[in-house]
Amino acid sequence: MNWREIAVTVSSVGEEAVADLFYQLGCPGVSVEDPELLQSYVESGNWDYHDFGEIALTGTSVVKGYICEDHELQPKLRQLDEGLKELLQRFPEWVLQVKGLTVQEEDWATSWKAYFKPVRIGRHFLIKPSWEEVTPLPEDIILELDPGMAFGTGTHATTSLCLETLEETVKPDMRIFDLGTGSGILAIAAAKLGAQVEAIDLDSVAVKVAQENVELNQVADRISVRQGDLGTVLQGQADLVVANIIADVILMLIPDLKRIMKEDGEFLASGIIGHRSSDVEAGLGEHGLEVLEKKEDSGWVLLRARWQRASL
Ligand SMILES: C[S@@+](CC[C@H](N)C(=O)[O-])C[C@H]1O[C@@H](n2cnc3c(N)ncnc32)[C@H](O)[C@@H]1O
Repeated sequence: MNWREIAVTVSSVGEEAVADLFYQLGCPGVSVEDPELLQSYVESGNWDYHDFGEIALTGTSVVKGYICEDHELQPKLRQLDEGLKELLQRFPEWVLQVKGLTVQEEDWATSWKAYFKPVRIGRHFLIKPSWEEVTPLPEDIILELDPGMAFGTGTHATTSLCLETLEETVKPDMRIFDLGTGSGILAIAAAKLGAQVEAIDLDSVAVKVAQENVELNQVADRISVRQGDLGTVLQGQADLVVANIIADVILMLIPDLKRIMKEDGEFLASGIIGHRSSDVEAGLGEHGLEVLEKKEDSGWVLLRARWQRASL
C-alpha cells in the first residue's frame, strides 16, 4: 500500500496546531521533528541520545502526517489545505511550507522511529519504544510499544490524558472496553493495572498492531482485540468504557452506552478538540450522563462521566 507523506515545515510554536490537523484527518503516526524537543531530551540526561549529534535550533519544526492513497486521499488533502490556510490567516507570521511525497508502507513505518523516545506519563507509566533500552525505576509500569502504522505512542495529549485518568480509576479485575484501541496502548495500560480488557478498532491494521503489542507486553490473558465499529461487537457491560476518538464519533457512541456500560460504570471520552467539548457534554446530558471531571491539555479535552443517579 502507498501512503502520501505530507511534510509541513512550520514555526515551532505552530507544530501542535499542525499535528492536530493531521490527527483530525485520522492520520496514524504523526511525527514532529522538533530540534528543540530533541535537544531537551539530550539535556535531561535521562537517556543516551548522543547519536543525534549536533542539533540545530532553527525555530522551525517539520510535522509529518501520512494519508493512505485511496479514494479518501483527495478529500483529505482538501481538508488539510483548508485547515492550513485557516491557520495562516490567524497566524500570518508563521513560516509554513508543505511538501507531499508518495512513500511505500515499509519506508515510512520505520522513518518516524527516530523521534519516538521513552517517556514517562502519569505517576508510573514508562512508555518504551520496543527498539529502545531503558533503565526502569522499581515503581515503573512499562508499556512496551511498536505502534507501527497505528495511532498511539502516548505522546499525544489525548492519549496521555487517558493514561493519567486510567491510573487514577482502574481497579483490579474491572471489565474495560477500549474503543478505538489504535496501538493498544490504553488497553495494555489498563491490563497492567489489573483489568480485563476488550479492545476494538475499526481499522484492521490497528487490530493487528494492537495484538502484537499485547503479546509484546505479555498481557494476552487479560486483553482480547477485535475489529469492529465502536460498541457494536461487544456483549455485556463494562465497569469502564474508554474511547479516545474524535468528538463526532464519541457523539455516535453515547446512545449505545446504555447497552454496554454498567449502572455504576464510568465513561472516559477523549480526543475532543476544545471547542467541541460543549457538544459532547450536551450529548452526554441528553442521554442521562453527568460529567464528573473535565481535564484539558494542549487544547484537547477528556471528559469523565457516569449515569445521573435519577436516570437509572
Ligand atoms: C486517536 S486513535 C486512539 C488510539 C489509542 N487508543 C490512543 O489513545 O492513543 C483513534 C482510533 O480509533 C479508531 N476508530 C475510529 N473510528 C472508530 C470506530 N467507529 N470504531 C472503532 N474504532 C474507531 C481509529 O482507527 C484509531 O485507531
